[in-house]
Amino acid sequence: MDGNQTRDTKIAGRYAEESTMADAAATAGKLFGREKITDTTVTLFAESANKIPDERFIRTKEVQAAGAVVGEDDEMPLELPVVDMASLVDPDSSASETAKLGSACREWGFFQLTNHGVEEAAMQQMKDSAAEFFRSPLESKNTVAVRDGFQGFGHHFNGGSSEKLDWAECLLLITQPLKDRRMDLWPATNPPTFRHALERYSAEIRNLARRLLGFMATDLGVSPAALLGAFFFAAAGTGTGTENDDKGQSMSMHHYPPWRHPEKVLGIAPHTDTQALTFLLHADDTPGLQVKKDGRWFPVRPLPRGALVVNVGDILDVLTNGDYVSVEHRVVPDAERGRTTVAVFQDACVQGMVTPLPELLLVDGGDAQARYRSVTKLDYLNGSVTALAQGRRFIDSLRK
Ligand SMILES: O=C(O)CCC(=O)C(=O)O
Ligand SMILES: [Fe+2]
Repeated sequence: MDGNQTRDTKIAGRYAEESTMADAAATAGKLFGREKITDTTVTLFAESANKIPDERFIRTKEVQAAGAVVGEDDEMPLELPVVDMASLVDPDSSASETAKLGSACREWGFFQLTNHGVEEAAMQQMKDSAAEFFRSPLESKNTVAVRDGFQGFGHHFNGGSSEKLDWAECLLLITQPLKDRRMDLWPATNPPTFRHALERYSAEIRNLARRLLGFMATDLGVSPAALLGAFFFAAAGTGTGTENDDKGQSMSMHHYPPWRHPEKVLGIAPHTDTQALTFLLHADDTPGLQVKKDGRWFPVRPLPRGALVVNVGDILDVLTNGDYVSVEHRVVPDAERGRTTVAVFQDACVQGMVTPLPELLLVDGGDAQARYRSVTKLDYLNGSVTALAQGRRFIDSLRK
C-alpha cells in the first residue's frame, strides 16, 4: 500500500464514523422537504407587480410580528462589523483585527470580510453561472429539480404542503466531501460553466475557511488544530488539505424575484444556519439580508469589491461553548430588482460529536462549564431537521 492508499483508507474509515450532510439529506427527505417550482409559481414571480400572489406567499402578520427594521434615522450603528483579512495577516495589525473578528462573532454573529483573497475569477464565474442559471427557462432549471426532498432546484424547505412559501427559488447542493456529491443534480449545460464554477469556488471557500478559522482559534485561545480539526480531517500542519478532507460543505444558491410589496412576503423566513460557518456571496448589489440584533432587524448593505458576508452557524456556537453566537437572519425581497446570492456552509464536529471544544472547557475549568449537552452528529442532524420543520432551533434544546 502506498502512502496515498493508506491515507485514503484512513479517510474512508473516518467517514464511516462520522455522519455527513448526506445523512441529513436522507433524514430530511423522510421528515419534510422542498417542493418543486411549478409554472404557476413562475407566473406569479413574473407578474408580481400587479397580481396578489397565492395565499401561501402572503405573510404580512409574520413580517410585522418579527420586529422593527432599523432605518436611516436611527441612532444605532447601521453597518455590520467589517473584518479585513489583509489586516488579520499583517503582523502589525493582526492582534487588533483578531480582536475585532472576535467581537463581531460574539456580538453580531455576522461580519463582512474584505480582502479575503478568494480568487477574483472564481468569484466572478460563480456569480455569472448562478445568475445565468436562474435566468434560464423553468423547464431547463427543472432538469435538476429537487429529488429526495433535499438537494436540487426548488422552493426553500417548508413544513409541509399547507405551510407558507418563501418568495425565492433555490438550488441546493452538497459540494464536499466528494463522495456525497449528487452529480445528477449539478447543472451540466445550464450554463456550461456551472460545474467548473462550483468546483473552483467550493475549493476557494474551503481554503478561506481554513485561514479564517486559524484567527478565530487565536481569538478563542485554543490551538488552531483543535478548531480546524472540527472542520477538516487533515487539520494539523500548514497544508491546505485535499478536496476529500472536508467534514462537509454545501451550497445554497438563491434567487429572490422583485416584488412591489416587500412587506407582505419573505425571501427567506427568519432562521439560524444549522451548520458551522457560512460565507455569503452577492451576485449583484441588491440588498435584502437582515440580521437580528437586540430585537431589531439590521439591513445588510452588500459592500463593493466582492466582500463576503460571514456568519456563525449553530455548530460553531456549540463548539465555542456559546461564546460565538449563531443569530437569526432573514431576507426581504427588493421592490424593484431581483437578487441572487450564493451561500456556502461549512460543517463541523469533534470525533463524530457536536460538542463544545474539549480544549475550551479545560480553560474554563472542566466539563461542568459546558453550556451545551454533547450529541452525536447523527442525533444532531435528526434533531435539526425535526426542529426546523417545527420552526424551532435544535441547539436551544441542548442548552444546559
Ligand atoms: O440570500 C441571503 O441573503 C441569505 C441566505 C441564507 O440565509 C441561507 O441560505 O441560509
Ligand atoms: Fe441563513
